[in-house]
Amino acid sequence: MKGEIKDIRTRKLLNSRGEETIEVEVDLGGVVGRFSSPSGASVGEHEAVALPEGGVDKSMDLIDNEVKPRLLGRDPTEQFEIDSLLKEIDGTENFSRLGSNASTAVSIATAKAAAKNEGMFLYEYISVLTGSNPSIPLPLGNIIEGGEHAGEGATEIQEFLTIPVNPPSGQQAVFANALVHHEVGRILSKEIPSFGGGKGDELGWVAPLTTEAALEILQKAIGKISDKVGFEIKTSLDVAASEMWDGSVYKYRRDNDRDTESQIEFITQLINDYDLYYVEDPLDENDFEGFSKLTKKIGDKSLICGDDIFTTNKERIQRGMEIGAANTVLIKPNQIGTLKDTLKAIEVAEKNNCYTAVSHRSGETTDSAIAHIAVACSEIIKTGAIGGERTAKLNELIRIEENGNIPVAITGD
Ligand SMILES: C=C(OP(=O)(O)O)C(=O)O
Ligand SMILES: [Mg+2]
Repeated sequence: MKGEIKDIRTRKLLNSRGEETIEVEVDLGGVVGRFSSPSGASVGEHEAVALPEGGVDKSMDLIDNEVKPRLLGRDPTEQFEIDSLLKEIDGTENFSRLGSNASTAVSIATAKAAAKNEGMFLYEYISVLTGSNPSIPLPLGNIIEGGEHAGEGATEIQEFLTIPVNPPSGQQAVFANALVHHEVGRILSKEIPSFGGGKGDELGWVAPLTTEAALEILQKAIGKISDKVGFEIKTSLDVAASEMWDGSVYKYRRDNDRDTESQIEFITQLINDYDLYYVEDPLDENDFEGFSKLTKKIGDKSLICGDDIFTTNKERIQRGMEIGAANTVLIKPNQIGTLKDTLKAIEVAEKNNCYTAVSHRSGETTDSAIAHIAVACSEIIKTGAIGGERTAKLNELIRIEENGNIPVAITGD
């Protein structure tokens, strides 16, 4: 049935860190699509600007006065035209006037309204837009958390994650990560006298551990849980190295500083010693060459993923692909500001034989749209292991899997 945008409403609400964020509703006259945007803490230098000067109030004001008058009466299935119009209304290179959280919310709320109006699930609607085959992405779960997502006493590396390999289903993979989370909590309580059960922004455990000690604990936990669930689980990292880079060296509080060469050596060593499945942002966001050197050295032994280096930007991804800077690309819709540009970023990565991982932000909302984007066109979903705003996506993945009888995205190791 042909729809028409009849109203656009905005509101200010809380994200999981207790900060303000924006929610947008696109109303087709009773059929409503709604999206609320997340926010990052370790924000890439090249990301779109999430909030304009004046914050959420300013974004709401601009949507009411500039976006809404231009979108009323439009056919919501004109997703790409609407997304281009949002860019035109913003008028900047990086959504610094509207705020990419506002543009992303309008964009995804429009897609949700259109999908509903067509009687489709969002993942089905996006699959039609992209011509892709849905699959259930492997979940990357944050188990131990540090860096910018926790206090000074935490691990230096931002995220110690697990990912099930060859799980029989997405549902069993999601539960496996949660079991590892529980097991790591038990180990930390037993082995670290000062551990008080604290968690970081993404609900990974926060503990005063060296990188190696955190990995040892993860290894112990995945050994036990793999035996229990009957499939392999591997460890992974998000180094978020831009947060450590001071312009000449990577600064480690619990260890010596490392220059680029020794950082590459260090990461290679960790990959070999702990059989890491996936390493995100091992180097600074501007070091395309370092990324390329590491990716070539590692080959297809591990997934080397770029987050801050690419910022879901198709030009930066293309530049990286030309020199083999990564074999996996992280995708965060509000880094770029529209669904169209998010899907373009995925397209560039996939054309270059890279995997993509659709990701939450550290300050999340309970919206589950990223589960649909990941099912429509990605192989991995990175959205925590536990916690309400994280399980909103993981549980949606389970519902989608049940509805669609969809195969798991990555098989083999
Ligand atoms: C999810 C991440 O953190 P943030 O949302 O703080 O950028 C990340 O770095 O991958
Ligand atoms: Mg990251």
